[in-house]
Amino acid sequence: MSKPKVLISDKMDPNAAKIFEERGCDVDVITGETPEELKARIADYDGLAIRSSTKVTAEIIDAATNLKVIGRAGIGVDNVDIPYASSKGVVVMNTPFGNSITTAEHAIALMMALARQIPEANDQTQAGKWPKSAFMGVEVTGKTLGLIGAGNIGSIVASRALGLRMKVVAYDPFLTEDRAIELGVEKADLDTLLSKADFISLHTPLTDQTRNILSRERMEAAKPGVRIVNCARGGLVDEAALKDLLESGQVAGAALDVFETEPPAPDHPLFGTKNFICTPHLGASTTEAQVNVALQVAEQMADYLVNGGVTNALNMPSLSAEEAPKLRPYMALAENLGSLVSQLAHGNLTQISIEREGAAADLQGKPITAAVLAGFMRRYSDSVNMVNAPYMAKDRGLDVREVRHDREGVYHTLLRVTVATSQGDRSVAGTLFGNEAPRLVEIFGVGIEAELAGHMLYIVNEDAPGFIGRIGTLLGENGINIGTFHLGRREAGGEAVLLLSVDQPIPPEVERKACELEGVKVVKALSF
Ligand SMILES: NC(=O)C1=CN([C@@H]2O[C@H](COP(=O)(O)OP(=O)(O)OC[C@H]3O[C@@H](n4cnc5c(N)ncnc54)[C@H](O)[C@@H]3O)[C@@H](O)[C@H]2O)C=CC1
Ligand SMILES: O=C(O)CCC(=O)C(=O)O
Repeated sequence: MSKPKVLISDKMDPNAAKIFEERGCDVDVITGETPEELKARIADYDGLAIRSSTKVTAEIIDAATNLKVIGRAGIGVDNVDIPYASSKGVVVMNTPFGNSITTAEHAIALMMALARQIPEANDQTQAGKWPKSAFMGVEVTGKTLGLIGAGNIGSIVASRALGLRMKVVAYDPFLTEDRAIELGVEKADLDTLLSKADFISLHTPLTDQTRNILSRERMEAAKPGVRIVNCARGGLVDEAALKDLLESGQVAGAALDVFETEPPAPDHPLFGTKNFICTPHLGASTTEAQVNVALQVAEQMADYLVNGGVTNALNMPSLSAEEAPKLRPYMALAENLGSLVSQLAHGNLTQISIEREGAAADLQGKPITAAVLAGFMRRYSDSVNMVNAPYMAKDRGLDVREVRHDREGVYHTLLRVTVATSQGDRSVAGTLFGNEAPRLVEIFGVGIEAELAGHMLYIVNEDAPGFIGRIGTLLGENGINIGTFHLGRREAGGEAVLLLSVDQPIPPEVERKACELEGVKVVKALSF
């Protein structure tokens, strides 16, 4: 098997390339390309490792015909079209913790720089002046820091600010009272925060809810003389309003590490505004953080490409490298059961239920469900896989139910997939032999043991002597070789099920002739 190929398209610590190679991937480092150049190259790669410069648009993803994973060495993934990547079955991963401390430290550094006007004082001192009286700062001790967003980075900022003897008020709709107590912060609504904070630091992603969270009105309603730090994302603060409010003195200082458009135009209105300082998106730029995120992203991506392990994916359930080999035979079984039920059941299928019993009940359900859906949705699309199947199922309005049974039945482990049809529920079930070989054990209430693979023929007929000879003759006359032969029946003389594996696809003509054989009720050519 050829090695997976990875492209590193943004400047990244060299450890990333080393890790990819050590973990069995071929890697190219080609940075600074235009979108057109990247588009022309990307079809060669299974993995794309990026920071924030590469914009992974729908157009790039369309050109990336082999792409399986996009890895962001960092936190924010607003430079990746995740819904589109998901629809194309591409996993998107980030490294949610590798640069948090560094970014929190940058926020604190900017807060201190604002409090003591360090950049401006430095400029003037180095220009040969000694303007001691021009730079009267403020202490942070005893002041209130208002955090908008108290996730990974916000929490670290809180701990550092408490160390500086500040009071911390946090606004975050997902912050619980217990967590606020644990962090030592006061949980508040946004209006309260605005009324109390001497400094405000933003630590949310940019979403429809957070865009312009510091709007003109909110900054006007803030405590007069507030100082604002944004090390999260451009677009959280209204930049035009910020300029006006810095000029009026309502905002006593502002420090931006991030801008609505990056890089900002050289004549950005905030440049040169009194008490405004900025850095060029340096929040994550320390040696330590860059080594962390580069190592992490390379490890995560290589793990996925080589072993199927999934860590920190934004569009797929996590799967550790230890779990992946254990789950792999289940996923094969799950995908085949999903495919079987969708090939056999008729009509508009709007509900599917996936039951896990015995050993399977102790496993993670999400990857198994995703694999069932991938098999099931193949009736609608060839490009479906475990990543996009749940999204496609949702788009089609499929009602997906997961059931976990504590009981253990005849089999030590069992997966059952049931679809609701206009004739009632139709269900298929399978197990693993020796914990690794997937086997079908039941079709629509009839016990039958078979491996689901390649081309197969499913027949329901009356259980009567002579039928096996007739079907064997028909296939033989049409040059179709039978590989394996599996029989099951409800009761002697009742309905029997025959499942054959054959060495070539069954032509529609042969399927039709099989239908005409005496005693036959259903014939369906299958493929896996
Ligand atoms: N400047 C830089 O170089 C860097 C910037 N960042 C950015 O920092 C931001 C925060 O990162 P993390 O703390 O790791 O993310 P996180 O996901 O751990 O925390 C974000 C917090 O924002 C909260 N939140 C979401 N919507 C909110 C709303 N409407 N109002 C208030 N709070 C809301 C969430 O509940 C969550 O607790 C991200 O946008 C990330 O991209 C991260 C690293 C480096
Ligand atoms: O990679 C970088 O320098 C930017 C980091 C960042 O913004 C993030 O991780 O969200």
